[in-house]
Amino acid sequence: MPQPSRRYDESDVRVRPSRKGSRPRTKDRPAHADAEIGMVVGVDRGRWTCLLDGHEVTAMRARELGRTSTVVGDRVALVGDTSGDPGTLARIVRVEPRSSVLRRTADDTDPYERVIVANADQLAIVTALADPEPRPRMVDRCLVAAYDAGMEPLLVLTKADLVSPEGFLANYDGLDIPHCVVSRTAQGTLDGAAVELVRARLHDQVTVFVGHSGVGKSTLVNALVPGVDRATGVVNAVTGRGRHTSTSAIALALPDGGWVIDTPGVRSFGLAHVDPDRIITYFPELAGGTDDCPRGCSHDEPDCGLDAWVAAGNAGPVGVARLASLRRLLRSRAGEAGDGPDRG
Ligand SMILES: Nc1nc2c(ncn2[C@@H]2O[C@H](COP(=O)(O)OP(=O)(O)OP(=O)(O)O)[C@@H](O)[C@H]2O)c(=O)[nH]1
Ligand SMILES: [Zn+2]
Repeated sequence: MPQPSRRYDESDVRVRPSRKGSRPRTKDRPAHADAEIGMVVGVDRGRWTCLLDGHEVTAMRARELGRTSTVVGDRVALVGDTSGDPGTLARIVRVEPRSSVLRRTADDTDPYERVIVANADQLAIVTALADPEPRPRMVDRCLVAAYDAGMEPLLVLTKADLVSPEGFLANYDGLDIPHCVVSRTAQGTLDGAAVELVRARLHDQVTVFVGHSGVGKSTLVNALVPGVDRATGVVNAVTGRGRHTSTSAIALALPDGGWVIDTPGVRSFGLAHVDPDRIITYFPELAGGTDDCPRGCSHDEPDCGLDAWVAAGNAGPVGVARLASLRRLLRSRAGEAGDGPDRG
């Protein structure tokens, strides 16, 4: 028997449109009517792990995909050996249309944007209430990234056993951002009732988890997904940073339906790809206050109408802080120093 992996190597598939326009051999026709649709659950060194009818298939990208990225969460058309048997390799010949696209840039002025996850519904922004200190500006960046991706945000506040969540939540008073609170018990395990509340939020959803090192993201993911063992780090007392234990995004199935997508490599959200005019629409409590702005207002200039709008209390008790947050994002987006993704 020929080696399956050899049989389906990329070099065997040359879809070269000839000048005369003759059709490629039937088995190589780009339509791939016989392809099966799987979901990308992991990416590692040029190999895509896809879930197909309940089994995992390792695949490579066909050359005809060109520059289209293929990321975790993508639905992809697979051809070739899709048995998933050891040593076999299928080919991804098409990426299906995406319902959402979570992107980031390395920083706010980086022209090169990267798609991190496709087809996710929800962005769980994991923030510790202490150790390390919460960073409201960073959370605001993640909120903008979520809205811009077409995803719902979910604030997950961890380590409530160290500090109660009220102080942090006051930053978002009246904004109606869904949140849950996680804490550790005296026994050293996460509070079971709290974990169940998080689980209820994830049911039948595709949820991307982001968070800075040491916030307890891996600890929580381990509690949510039985049998998984995401490496947990210990916070370094000097730097406040945890160990960087793993790097690529991975989709983990929840037992009752839905997916957790862990993104160990993602520590920040550069927003260079977000149109500055759109950023204000993600601050809905401010977006209504631009009627008195001069035409083409940057919302970061002396005549901006938002100051009066906020001063009149129209944006609620957190208006002043939210306007400051918006302006820091706009400045950072414009390339001015002060609030880069890693400083926010
Ligand atoms: N007090 C307290 N500690 C927690 C809680 N959750 C996690 N921790 C601890 O916080 C530290 C960091 O947890 P991790 O789960 O490794 O954090 P992480 O966000 O995955 O960080 P990386 O592994 O660096 O990506 C570990 O020592 C955990 O035991 C919590 O709710 N309360
Ligand atoms: Zn303005």
